[in-house]
Amino acid sequence: MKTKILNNEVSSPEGSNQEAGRSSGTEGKMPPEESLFASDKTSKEEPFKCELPRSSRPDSGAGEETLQKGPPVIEVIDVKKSYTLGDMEVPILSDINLTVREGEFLAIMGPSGSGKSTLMNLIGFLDRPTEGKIMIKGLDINTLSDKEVAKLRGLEIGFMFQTFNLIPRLTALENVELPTYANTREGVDTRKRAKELLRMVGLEDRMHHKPGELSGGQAQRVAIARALINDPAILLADEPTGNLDSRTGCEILGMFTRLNEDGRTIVMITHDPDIAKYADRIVLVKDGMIQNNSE
Ligand SMILES: Nc1ncnc2c1ncn2[C@@H]1O[C@H](COP(=O)(O)OP(=O)(O)OP(=O)(O)O)[C@@H](O)[C@H]1O
Repeated sequence: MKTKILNNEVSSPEGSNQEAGRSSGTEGKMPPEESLFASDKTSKEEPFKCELPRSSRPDSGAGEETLQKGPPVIEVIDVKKSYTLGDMEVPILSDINLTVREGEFLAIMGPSGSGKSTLMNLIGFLDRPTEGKIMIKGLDINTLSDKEVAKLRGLEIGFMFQTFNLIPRLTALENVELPTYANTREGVDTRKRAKELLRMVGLEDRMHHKPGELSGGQAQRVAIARALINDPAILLADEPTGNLDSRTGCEILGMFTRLNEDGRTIVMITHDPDIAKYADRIVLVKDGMIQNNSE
């Protein structure tokens, strides 16, 4: 995965830059608001609709013909997951097979309690399958030591959560740097990269603020910067727009599509079909099983 931080790698709408109080230092370097947020032109009476430009997505959720698929980066093979409650084994996921290819943007949808977060946690090594195996970039985590798994997770996987999961007593900058305390890439000036990432998400003048002093949209942008600090190949996002208003959710989605266009593999859980349609592929989880596996 290339390490690439450009002023215009992602952009945020003017409204949120004002919200963030972005200084004039970056003005003119971001692409114009209209290029990503044409729907901002809608009148106040009309409900907000997220409409990213056609160039951001090949074809609303149906662009597989035009998608240049790379090698598999995530392979979930015959996975089962159950929890033990007292004497009872409660099955949560069964017969899960899923391949996600390099550069793919996959949305996971499904009813509440169907097992979406459980699947995401397994892919991100936050939990272990009861049966089956998970491979990341061709490496079977069952064959790796705990230390190797932690390194693979720390360097290759960035996480985002619906509730942001920022540490309240740390500043935005410290939150972004946090994953590097455990794992970092050699030769990277992490402080510099954290500042660049915060500038990239339009928060350069909020870097010394604590999460309690940020809006939801700003907090989620800090979470994006934190997820990218080690330049991971894979971004996992569990309902990243779930706690945001639709306009701010659209802004975060715009960032995702730009990151995906730069080659990053994205797996995102969402309840919102309007958000999911920007993915290359939608996987539906129901009763712990994938309903529509097209890979
Ligand atoms: N640690 C656990 N112990 C026991 N059961 C669990 C545990 N974690 C999750 N579950 C159960 O697994 C099922 C799936 O949960 P999961 O969070 O994966 O669903 P989800 O599809 O992400 O739901 P939502 O859309 O509401 O977030 C639920 O019935 C939940 O109660």
